[in-house]
Amino acid sequence: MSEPLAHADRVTRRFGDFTAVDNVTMTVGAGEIVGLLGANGAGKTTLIRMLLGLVVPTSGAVRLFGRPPSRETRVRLGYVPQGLGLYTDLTSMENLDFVAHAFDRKGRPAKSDVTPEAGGQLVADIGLGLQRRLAFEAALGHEPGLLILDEPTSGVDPLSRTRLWDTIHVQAEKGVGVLVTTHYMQEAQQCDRLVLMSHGRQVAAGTDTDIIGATIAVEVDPEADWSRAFAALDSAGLPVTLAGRLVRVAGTPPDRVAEVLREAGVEAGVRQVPATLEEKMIIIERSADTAEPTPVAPANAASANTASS
Ligand SMILES: Nc1ncnc2c1ncn2[C@@H]1O[C@H](COP(=O)(O)OP(=O)(O)OP(=O)(O)O)[C@@H](O)[C@H]1O
Repeated sequence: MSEPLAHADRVTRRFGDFTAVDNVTMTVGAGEIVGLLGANGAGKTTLIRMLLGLVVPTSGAVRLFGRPPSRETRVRLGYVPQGLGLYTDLTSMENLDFVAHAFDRKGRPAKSDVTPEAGGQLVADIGLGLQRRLAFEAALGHEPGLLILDEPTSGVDPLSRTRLWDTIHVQAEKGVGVLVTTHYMQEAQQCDRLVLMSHGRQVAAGTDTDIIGATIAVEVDPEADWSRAFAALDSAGLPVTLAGRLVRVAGTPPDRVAEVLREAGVEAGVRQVPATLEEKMIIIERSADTAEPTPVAPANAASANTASS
């Protein structure tokens, strides 16, 4: 395998007594889309900031394009932070010009989808969907080899989200490595590989299929009294979710679900189904909440490494 574009090798970052990232190893290779998942505060942004060289690891090492992060390696990066990094009191066009000059390019990107629509408008006056597209264009103008996107589609409508993901796929097909954080499972499933973080630790890695493995869920018959079923399973402390009227319980044997329903006087059939990625994440989060730190295999290991099955 060729040298990864980005490599975090057992990186830890502490802020005072608090460990924001704990012994995480991960890589991003050319042409692959790696998704970084985890609840708020899991340590995703801190890991990204270490990869970018903006935060120095307390221990461990980061390499970008095979070298420690530096001005030279950062020039080959495109970064869209959560806050987008745009100048809201400049117009869209001025933002692209500014970035083009910062990267020592003569002009702004040859092709912009945003400027024909909103080139002369202040960024503060355009919608979030357009702002995000503009931030993408600003990050891509210098044709980076590695794209780092921190929740790039947060708060945008489904159409803009699809467009942004089209751009991500086009870049990956051109050989650009992409590291992307997201809270949307549909987006996670578009990644080639996933790294799940919880409380600063890497708790699972692999494809979504690897991570889900043989984990099961139980579906409660939707014809049953779904609100009573949900309440009973929830108060029994089971990892229950509700989608429409469909009550599901992750990672719990059907017999246990049936027993809880019976004890609550709810008459309902149950059936075992494969778990979704979201359900697997719920299980992992619950076990990580109680687990002691455990060493985990690198994110590019052949098979998934999970805290729970
Ligand atoms: N400079 C800092 N000083 C102190 N604590 C920090 C600092 N930066 C981050 N943290 C803490 O580290 C933890 C991880 O934060 P981080 O932003 O990396 O999480 P995240 O997974 O990106 O969350 P989100 O999805 O909300 O962006 C949080 O508890 C945060 O408060």
